[in-house]
Amino acid sequence: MKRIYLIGFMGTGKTTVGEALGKLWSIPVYDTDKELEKIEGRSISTIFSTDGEGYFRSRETEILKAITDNECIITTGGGMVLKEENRTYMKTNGKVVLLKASIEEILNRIGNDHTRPLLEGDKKEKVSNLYLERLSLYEQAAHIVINTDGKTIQTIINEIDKKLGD
Ligand SMILES: Nc1ncnc2c1ncn2[C@@H]1O[C@H](COP(=O)(O)OP(=O)(O)OP(=O)(O)O)[C@@H](O)[C@H]1O
Ligand SMILES: O=C(O)C1=C[C@@H](O)[C@@H](O)[C@H](O)C1
Ligand SMILES: [Mg+2]
Repeated sequence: MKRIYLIGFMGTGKTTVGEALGKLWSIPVYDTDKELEKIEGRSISTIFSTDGEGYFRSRETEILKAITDNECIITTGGGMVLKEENRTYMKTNGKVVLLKASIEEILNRIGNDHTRPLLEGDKKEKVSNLYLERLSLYEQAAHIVINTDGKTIQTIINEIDKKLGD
């Protein structure tokens, strides 16, 4: 079985790295945010503003559990680790890879992107607070940690391939 869950804060590159890894290994890639948007027929921002974060979180868990391919990459939303249920599920059903980046690097990457409802307003303050709140949850959930600051996508997928490819 080769089911890989990519976790990490918003902007650490889960979606981008997952796509590249899927090509390298020729296996399917599922992004929980994109799957949810497809099923709901509306954006994450609209789901948050219309039905609230609680609704989003319960749908997110359903999506996580609905992806059952033995060989695939699952790139998760930045808040997937918030629920203990999700952390345990990922750790027992695959290998969990944490992508890390510094707050400064995250702000550089997503500073001008307005598709993340939890970062509306003062982005620097929001990122810093959420990052500190969540750090230990990411660490708890992961089997493997990859630091991504200053690294290209190619370097990052090579590192993951060295650790998990066979
Ligand atoms: N290693 C990297 N170096 C430079 N830019 C990067 C790197 N990884 C990702 N990016 C850029 O950062 C932005 C965010 O990446 P991406 O959407 O993959 O993050 P994410 O972890 O999936 O975020 P979210 O949790 O919000 O879904 C994109 O513009 C992407 O091109
Ligand atoms: O970190 C988070 O809580 C989120 C990250 C995004 O991937 C989306 O799942 C949504 O914007 C929430
Ligand atoms: Mg993503």
